[in-house]
Amino acid sequence: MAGEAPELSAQERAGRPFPVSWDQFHRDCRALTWRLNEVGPFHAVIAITRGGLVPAAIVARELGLRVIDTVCIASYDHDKQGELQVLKGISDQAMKLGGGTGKGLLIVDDLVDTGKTGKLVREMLPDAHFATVYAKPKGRPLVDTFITEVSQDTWIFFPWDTALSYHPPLRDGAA
Ligand SMILES: O=P(O)(O)OC[C@H]1O[C@H](OP(=O)(O)OP(=O)(O)O)[C@H](O)[C@@H]1O
Ligand code: HPA
Ligand SMILES: [Mg+2]
Repeated sequence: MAGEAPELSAQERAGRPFPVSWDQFHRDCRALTWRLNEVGPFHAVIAITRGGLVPAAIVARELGLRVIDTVCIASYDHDKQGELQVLKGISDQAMKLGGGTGKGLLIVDDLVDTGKTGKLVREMLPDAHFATVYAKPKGRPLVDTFITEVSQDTWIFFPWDTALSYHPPLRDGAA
């Protein structure tokens, strides 16, 4: 409609870019594991796909955990958040390991932003421990352990979503 401001995507609202390299991500996951090692032991890891798969693999390797389950949730279409859809729930076997409430289970995701995804998984496993590598202020209260907080107006670019490319020198007008 004329005069109406165009709807901004989450990435456009979060104008500040925060690119993360594979090296940095691996280091941050290891730092997360150091903290989690003080809290465990855990029976199993529950990765929130897809972003939680990479940190879950690193954390599981460091903590010696071999049981890894997934909860598959879709919400962002690239950078626009829509309705949350649970495409696959937690397996009966993992549920049993957590005594039905998630006690002794470790939920892992790459980040919390608005907290909507984390809130949904917490409702499924209220007694589980929820860990993310990065946290924005809105989602932070939902997380038990995280490594780096970034501002709400920051957009984190993960290494699996990006590629190295040419960047013009500053004096040629690069931002
Ligand atoms: O706190 P929220 O505002 O809910 O956002 C955080 C979630 O958004 C991203 O996942 P996304 O839905 O983009 O799916 P993906 O992990 O498959 O990339 C991210 O991996 C978190 O799971
Ligand atoms: O900052 C972010 N980066 C990547 N994916 C995301 N999904 C929600 N917030 C983000
Ligand atoms: Mg995700």
